[in-house]
Amino acid sequence: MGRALVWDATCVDSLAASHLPSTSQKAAAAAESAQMLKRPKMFLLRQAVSNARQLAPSVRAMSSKGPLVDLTVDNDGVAIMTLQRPPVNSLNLDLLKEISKSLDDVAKNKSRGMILTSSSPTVFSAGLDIMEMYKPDMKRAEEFWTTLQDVWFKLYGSSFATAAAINGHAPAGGCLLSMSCEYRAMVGGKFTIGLNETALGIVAPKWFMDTMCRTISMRQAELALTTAKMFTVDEALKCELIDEIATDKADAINKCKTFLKKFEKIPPLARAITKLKMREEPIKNLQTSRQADVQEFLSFLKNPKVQQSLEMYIQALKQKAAK
Ligand SMILES: CCCCCCCC/C=C\CC(=O)SCCNC(=O)CCNC(=O)[C@H](O)C(C)(C)COP(=O)(O)OP(=O)(O)OC[C@H]1O[C@@H](n2cnc3c(N)ncnc32)[C@H](O)[C@@H]1OP(=O)(O)O
Repeated sequence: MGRALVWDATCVDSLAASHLPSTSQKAAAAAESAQMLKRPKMFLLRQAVSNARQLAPSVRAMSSKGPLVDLTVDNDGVAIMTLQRPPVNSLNLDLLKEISKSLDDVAKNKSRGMILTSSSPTVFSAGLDIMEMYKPDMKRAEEFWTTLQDVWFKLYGSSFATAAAINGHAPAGGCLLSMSCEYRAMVGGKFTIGLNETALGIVAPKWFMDTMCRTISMRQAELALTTAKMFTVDEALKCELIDEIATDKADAINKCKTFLKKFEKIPPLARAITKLKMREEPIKNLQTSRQADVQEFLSFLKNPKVQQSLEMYIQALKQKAAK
């Protein structure tokens, strides 16, 4: 390999009016002054090259497979976050912590956008892990709820664009995760999606409700929340709970990518500020009531009637699974 003989050259007009006062006093003064002027530019150039080198390993590090969440960046610069907690991606404390950390990684690495999906062929996420709420250790329950709030703040209020490729059932907390994204493509079939909390004898928190009211109409949301409606894929499309029906997971991911491509020509800062302003109200509401929300969750868990409902629900799930 050869080396460039001339890699940077500057020709100075030593007779230029701006240089005359110094060149008349000292030989090569014009060249010296031009060199001084170039130093900051070269420094910035070197910084940019070094920054680019530093970014490359961290982008690679994102590809490393975490046990419960897999985060990879594809060739288009889109981050794909895959939930992989068998059998049904129920959101326990560990999974929530990993989602939270992965959302930080996506934000840091300035990806073009993020697609949330699942490694299960039939379940996007079964929602909150009921075992975190049934006869819980209160200290853990507090951390569990705080982490869920964190995940919602980071996902609903992300400055990067988000889309959900819903490749299976998405009840309760699973529905919340997908509604917190900006776009939803759901695989057609026998899958269902919705906030079914009342069926379990529990009440979805206000911020779950707010998220739904900002996805489908207020009227549809009230009906759905009070009746614990689980929407079929066709019903979900009709009321705009999802944006598109996909043939399979790959198609759902492609549809999400097409959505993210819409932002290619939109200046990212303008897009992000617009999104955050649109979502400001529910975010501020939870920020101001965050502690009260945690306390409400904890006292709800201490209610014997709630524990009884959860026990019956767990039994019903186990019986269904055993069939
Ligand atoms: C601040 C104010 C107060 C706040 C109040 C609290 C508000 C709580 C808010 C949100 C609540 C939730 O998110 S609760 C969770 C609701 N989720 C559900 O109701 C879904 C239940 N699951 C299903 O319907 C089905 O499992 C499925 C459709 C998602 C998948 O069906 P499939 O046939 O594929 O799988 P199985 O049913 O056989 O299940 C396999 C296995 O997983 C266990 N399971 C299922 N869901 C959960 C869950 N959510 N948590 C824990 N475990 C779950 C199921 O029991 C089976 O276990 P076994 O194999 O051991 O029998």
